[in-house]
Amino acid sequence: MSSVDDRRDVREGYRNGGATRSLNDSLEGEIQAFLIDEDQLYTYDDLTKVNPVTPATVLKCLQVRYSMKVFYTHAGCTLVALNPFQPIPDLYSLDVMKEYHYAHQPQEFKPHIFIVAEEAYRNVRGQLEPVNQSLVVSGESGAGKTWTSRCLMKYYATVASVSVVKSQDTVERIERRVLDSNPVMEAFGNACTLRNNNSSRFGKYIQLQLDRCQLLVGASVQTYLLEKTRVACQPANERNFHIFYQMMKGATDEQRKEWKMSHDQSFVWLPNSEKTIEEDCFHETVEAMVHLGINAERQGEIFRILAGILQLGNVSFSSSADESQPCHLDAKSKDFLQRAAELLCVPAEELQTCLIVRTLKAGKQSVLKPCSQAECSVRRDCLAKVIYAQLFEWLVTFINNSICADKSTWCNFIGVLDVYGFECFQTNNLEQLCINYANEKLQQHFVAHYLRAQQEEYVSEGLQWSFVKYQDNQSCLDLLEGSPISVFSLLNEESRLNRASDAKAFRVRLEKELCDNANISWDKFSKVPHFTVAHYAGKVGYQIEGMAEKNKDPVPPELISLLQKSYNQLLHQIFKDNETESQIKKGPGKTTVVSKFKNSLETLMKILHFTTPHYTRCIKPNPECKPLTFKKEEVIIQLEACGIVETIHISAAGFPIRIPFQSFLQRYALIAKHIKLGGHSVGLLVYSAFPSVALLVNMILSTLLSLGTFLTWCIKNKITNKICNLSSVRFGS
Ligand SMILES: Nc1ncnc2c1ncn2[C@@H]1O[C@H](COP(=O)(O)OP(=O)(O)OP(=O)(O)O)[C@@H](O)[C@H]1O
Repeated sequence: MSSVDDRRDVREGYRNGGATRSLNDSLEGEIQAFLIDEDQLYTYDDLTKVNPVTPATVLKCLQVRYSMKVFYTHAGCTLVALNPFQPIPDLYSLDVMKEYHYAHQPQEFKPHIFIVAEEAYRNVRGQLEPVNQSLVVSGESGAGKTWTSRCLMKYYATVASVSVVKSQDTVERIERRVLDSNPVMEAFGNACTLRNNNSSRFGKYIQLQLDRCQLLVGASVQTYLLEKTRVACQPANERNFHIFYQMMKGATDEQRKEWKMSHDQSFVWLPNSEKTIEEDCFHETVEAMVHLGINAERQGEIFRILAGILQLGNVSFSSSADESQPCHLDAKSKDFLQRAAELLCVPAEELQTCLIVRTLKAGKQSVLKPCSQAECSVRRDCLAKVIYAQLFEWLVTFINNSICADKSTWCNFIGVLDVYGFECFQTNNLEQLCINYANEKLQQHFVAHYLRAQQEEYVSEGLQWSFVKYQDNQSCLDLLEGSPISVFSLLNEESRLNRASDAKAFRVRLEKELCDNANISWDKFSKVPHFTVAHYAGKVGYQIEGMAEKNKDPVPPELISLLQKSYNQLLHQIFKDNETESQIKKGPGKTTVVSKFKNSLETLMKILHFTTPHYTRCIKPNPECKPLTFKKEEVIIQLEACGIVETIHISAAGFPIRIPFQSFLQRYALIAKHIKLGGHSVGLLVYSAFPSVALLVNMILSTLLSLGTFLTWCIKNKITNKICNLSSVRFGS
């Protein structure tokens, strides 16, 4: 197994100047034998057939397929999806969906995301444990996760449609609503970033609920860690959430007037609004909102809140000459503040006081303390962030109420997980730490479920197996979330202290407590306090300054009290008895960002653990999002990061189709004698006791199952009494 450092060096080698040459050099030797007939490479539908399996041969195979416009390739248990960055006619049409759905053996068709979808669907139909399914879609930003998730949802909305059995009305209500949740959530949760014009700034797990007849009867959405800081602070050359631009560009004159958004008005929190993208489609969002049941009155309240946030962003503060006096607002800022107050339906004077004066509680007494200029800006941003985050949460709850089926009507689900990819920027802080932690957890699930568990099972069942080495990320997870001492536990401690965090002192503490873990390091000469984590996908340096404060995520109680007084019904409702208030009552720092995020991820991992997973790795072929452009330096980094070569090795050597022993017996017991269910002594002994019967049974089995490979497996393994000890039965290649 290569060490984390080795892998990083390889990646850096690929990325830096002389990289292409060294990559090409290493490619030359390894793939010579394989590339006898380069024209044939695109025919490799499954990378397990590539020989030899090396990063270079796998890369070459994908490159050739991509150049032939073949975007999907199996890699054993995983589907690799290369982003074409341009619409491919008919690749996802209704006819193609039907083809895969009605196929006798969809696996024999060209690799496609619909194979994954159909396999999961048939698993539910077959009721093999675990019946519930999870489709895990991963990849870096812009790789195509959201696109893939949408395809999967459309597939189920089509093939598992109730339309054949129920009225057209019901179809409108269920499938339409499930699909309409996408544009609404994307409008509020996606933004144009440097890496992707439609980047999801939150993670989501959508459960598609199926009834006894495997018809789609509803769905529910769980979201993770919305990047709310974007509302008040947009990275250079990036934009705010789509919805603001949609309003600016799509509003009618009447709406503009109501929202105080004249054509010539510019907003500080709406950078790069001259850039027009496909997602700037206000009417589509509104239409989807209507389908979801958000009536015109509610929409009005939502858009006024958003317009109020924009006005708030234009308010600036100038410090007072006398520190004991609050900051000033110039005439323009006063005007913006007045408009913000009107749109948020709160008293303007009170809004101003909340932003420039802090209320300190000393026992039963309250002391008013003027805020510094910087503190005023922080309070303004905090107000915008808390409003937007709560509004988003309300929206998700509303969508869930609108699309979720009654528990009595559904019995199984297919979950689609689309979480943000691994992130490594020039400056990384708490957001990236959480995102990368989530990716580590998912990678661990993959490693534990597939790479490790499968191999251990082969060994425990006495099958001939030579262990394939893989990169286990457990030590990195121990570093981040382990007990009793980890980055998270120390960060939480720091955040709970009743004082401002000292970044330098915190760095020293981290170094002292965590120096034994090889996954963390420090650049001694760096002037900015930071720590570097060696993630499975590469090293990331995290800036410590501001991390503890972000982790506390404090919301001044005065701001919440103000919003509770709003006569905008929606704003009043979402702050009436929400978690934010209870958090404030408990005291700041009690529920930190990382502990909340860790808990929600643990719940997700439990769900994944009890479902049958299917993995799709989306690959971004070039960083510029150019159509049909394959940059091997970029692709190989992504292939290595997700351990695709190890996956192929294990898949190629292992048994790809696995049925739990109990399910196998339940289904096929009738064709074997002397079955004693529940125990290990089972009638499959018939194979060894009566060879001629065994042959007959094998023939029936192979016909019934349409798995010609079964027989081969039986012969290969010379079925003996040992089969009785197997906890599962496999049909190998
Ligand atoms: N299969 C596909 N066919 C055509 N275009 C695609 C396909 N997959 C992705 N794209 C294009 O790539 C863009 C980026 O894809 P997508 O938004 O799904 O990435 P992502 O992995 O979800 O990124 P992020 O993590 O930033 O949300 C899409 O907007 C679309 O233009």
